[in-house]
Amino acid sequence: MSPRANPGTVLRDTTHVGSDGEELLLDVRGLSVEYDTPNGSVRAVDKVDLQLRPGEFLGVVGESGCGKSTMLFAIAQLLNPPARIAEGSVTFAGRNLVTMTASELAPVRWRQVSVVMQSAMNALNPVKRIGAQFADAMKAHGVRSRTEIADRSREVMRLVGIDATHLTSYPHQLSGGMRQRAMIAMALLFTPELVIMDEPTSALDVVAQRSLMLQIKELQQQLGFAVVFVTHDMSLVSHFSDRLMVMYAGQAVEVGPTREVFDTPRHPYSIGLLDAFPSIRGPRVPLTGIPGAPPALNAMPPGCRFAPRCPRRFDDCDAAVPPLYRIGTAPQVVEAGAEVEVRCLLHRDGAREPEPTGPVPTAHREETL
Ligand SMILES: Nc1ncnc2c1ncn2[C@@H]1O[C@H](COP(=O)(O)OP(=O)(O)OP(=O)(O)O)[C@@H](O)[C@H]1O
Repeated sequence: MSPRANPGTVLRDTTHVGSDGEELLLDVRGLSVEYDTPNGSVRAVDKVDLQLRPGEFLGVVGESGCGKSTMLFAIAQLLNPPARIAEGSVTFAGRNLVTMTASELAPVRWRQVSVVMQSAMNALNPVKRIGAQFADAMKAHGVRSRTEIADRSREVMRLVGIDATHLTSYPHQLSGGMRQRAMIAMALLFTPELVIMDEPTSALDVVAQRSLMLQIKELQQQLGFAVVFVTHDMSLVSHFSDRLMVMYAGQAVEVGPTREVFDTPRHPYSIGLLDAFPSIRGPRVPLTGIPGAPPALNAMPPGCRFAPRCPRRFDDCDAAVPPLYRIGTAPQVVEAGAEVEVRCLLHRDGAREPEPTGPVPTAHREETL
């Protein structure tokens, strides 16, 4: 069976063309998500733009509470009250998912867009065997043939490196790493074009984490799906993602090719995040971090949201939220997706780069992140 020809799949053209003529699988524009609370609504995701090309791997990084999961759930149309999309569009394969009805979304979910959650223990049904859960998913999407269900179940287990005998296991009978792999196998039942992953490796030890990341990357290259991968650990995605989006307080603060963001981080928050995690290669250096915490959703600073923690803050930073500045080579000579955008006044045209007003704060990772 060819990788893309899975049960009931109709091969289709699932891309659309973005405003600058490039082929896009996912085109998120001005996406904002609010939570309704007894004291009014608070905005957890604020006007995020995100473009994904077919087969591309986008890492989304940021501290806990920056809105990464909320954004993923909004993209997958899985938000429940009190969360709601306040504005924006999520165009997947040329159709705006935000305005689609539940019955229109049903065939898109799983077949074209699937989600792998943070903890398989929560996402899998603990009292059902793995194989039965796979069968339920396929039946819900119209696959009736028992042979087809059995064949495909074995096939996806093989893809993620688990012996098919474990289709008869209950989730608790598998190790943490195997459970996450089973979740990924389930997400691949229909070979979707887009797999959305919310910290799928966070509950694993570093060895299992790396092995699972290698597996995800291999599957992505083999099957050709695009990935949006959320993590708070910037170094984890460094070797696997094509592009990185750094999120802070509900906003994208830096977006660019992974290597570029790693080698030349521009936003002081990106620099702080990078300094907060040990490098696998390179000399041993003391870990620094970012003192303080992200702002509360109901008490956002009026200007740059990172300003209160920023070692390079200057007066203008408090005036207004900076836009995302596109920087680097002139746009006309930059290939699609290769430009860097950064939401920091240090990078506005002709900006002076004032020296830090005080010593650059350093703190131990555990204390600050
Ligand atoms: N039900 C809710 N009501 C109000 N605010 C909420 C609710 N759920 C989440 N939030 C807030 O939304 C913000 C974004 O949370 P979200 O879980 O998306 O962040 P995250 O970056 O994914 O964090 P983590 O890495 O810990 O999952 C946080 O400030 C959180 O407190």
